[in-house]
Amino acid sequence: MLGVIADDVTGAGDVALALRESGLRTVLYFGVPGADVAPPGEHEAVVVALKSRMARPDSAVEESLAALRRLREHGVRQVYFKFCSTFDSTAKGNIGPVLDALADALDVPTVLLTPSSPRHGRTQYEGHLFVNGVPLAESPMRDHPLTPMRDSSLPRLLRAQTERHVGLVRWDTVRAGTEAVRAAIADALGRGDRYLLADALTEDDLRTLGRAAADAPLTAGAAGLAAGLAHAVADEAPDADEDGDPLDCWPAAVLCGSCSARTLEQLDALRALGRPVHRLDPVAEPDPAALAGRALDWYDALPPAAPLGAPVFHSSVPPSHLHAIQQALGVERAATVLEEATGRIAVGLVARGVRRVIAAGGETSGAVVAALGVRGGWIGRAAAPGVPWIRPTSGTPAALLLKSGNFGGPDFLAAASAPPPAATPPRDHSAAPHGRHLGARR
Ligand SMILES: Nc1ncnc2c1ncn2[C@@H]1O[C@H](COP(=O)(O)OP(=O)(O)OP(=O)(O)O)[C@@H](O)[C@H]1O
Ligand SMILES: O=C(O)[C@@H](O)C(=O)CO
Repeated sequence: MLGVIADDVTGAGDVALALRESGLRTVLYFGVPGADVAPPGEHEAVVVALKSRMARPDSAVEESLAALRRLREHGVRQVYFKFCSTFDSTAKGNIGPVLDALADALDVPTVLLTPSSPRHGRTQYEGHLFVNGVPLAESPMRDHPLTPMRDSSLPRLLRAQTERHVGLVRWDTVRAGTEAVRAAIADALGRGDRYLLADALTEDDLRTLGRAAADAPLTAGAAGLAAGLAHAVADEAPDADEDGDPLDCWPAAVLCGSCSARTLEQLDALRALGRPVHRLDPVAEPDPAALAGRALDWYDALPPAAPLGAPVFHSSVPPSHLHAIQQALGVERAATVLEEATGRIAVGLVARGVRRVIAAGGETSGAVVAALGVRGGWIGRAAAPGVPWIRPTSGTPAALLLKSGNFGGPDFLAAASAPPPAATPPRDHSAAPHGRHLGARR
């Protein structure tokens, strides 16, 4: 049994999908499940989604250790710590402190890790992280609202977060194969390196690393190495994706809190289609309840059953605008106001009949999941690489699509919230199956 501790909600969906696609039946929990929570069915992997990426380091450590205890009670013998493929963190953490705590709790001398995730365009070479071929510090991640990434050297980034020795497994070693990587791990142990950042440019490299770490009690990274590990330990072929899912016919709404370049492009595509779009402005209204109330009033005032498509709520703005808002309110307060408001909007929308909630941004998705009271879910089909539909096992009748800020092509949000191709708009409001402003109509 493989257990994953993921530091945010969209990352948890990403890694759960990677495990499922590699042949492991996978259950996802939001938050550490209580001892009374029975798994919903047979599975070989468990993912616990925390919201620890932006937490204070001591809380992130505490939450991660609580997840570890629960996973071990659950029969997990291998643990994977999932962090972001763009290494989202600050000099205080939380990747270093959580790794230190997990390695101590499991008594592991050396941990192999890499953020490489080629299917998302992330690669590690000579210890440097590249995003679609561009060094991390020159990618749009340099303007991230909470974790601006201004250095591309992974050893330097990690050394700032831990006192333990950090080493590298270079690409030529990875290309030389599993035995060469195992030998590199043994050498590192001799040198006292506690963390080994492994270069990886392709899925093949990640499978080599997965085989080399197949018996390791602790490994870490993004979804790429988790998939490499799953390939090494899975003994069944992956399940075929089930088709004919009725999801496309359900009323949808889009909630964006990510300010990533990709999410901004996806919002432009929604605007170009003439979708109804409402912007959340935390400076004009810093009270989250009132901000959400205004948004839901806007939704309620949309013309009934107008053929507008799924409504879009967002706070996503380009970097210069973002800085102005953060200066006015403070970084944390702006984020808290928006996350709380977005959670309240999600609850209001589901109460009004929305049955597909599509959220963009990890912190934003975490707020939506918490507000809806979702504790767990099954991983369904992929809407894009790394973005599965999630069918909650508690808390809400709505299906969830929780998108990492940078994931999906420019038309992803439009496609995910589109009505089915053959849909005929209902003539009047009473003809609609749920809600009034349906992304999908029968
Ligand atoms: N207009 C805004 N002003 C200030 N903060 C904002 C604004 N819009 C969003 N935010 C905050 O920025 C943060 C964005 O983080 P989030 O994790 O949701 O997106 P992301 O980092 O792009 O996605 P991911 O973590 O999946 O890569 C959230 O806390 C959100 O509330
Ligand atoms: O690894 C990634 O990039 C994503 O799964 C993620 O964690 C974004 O929040």
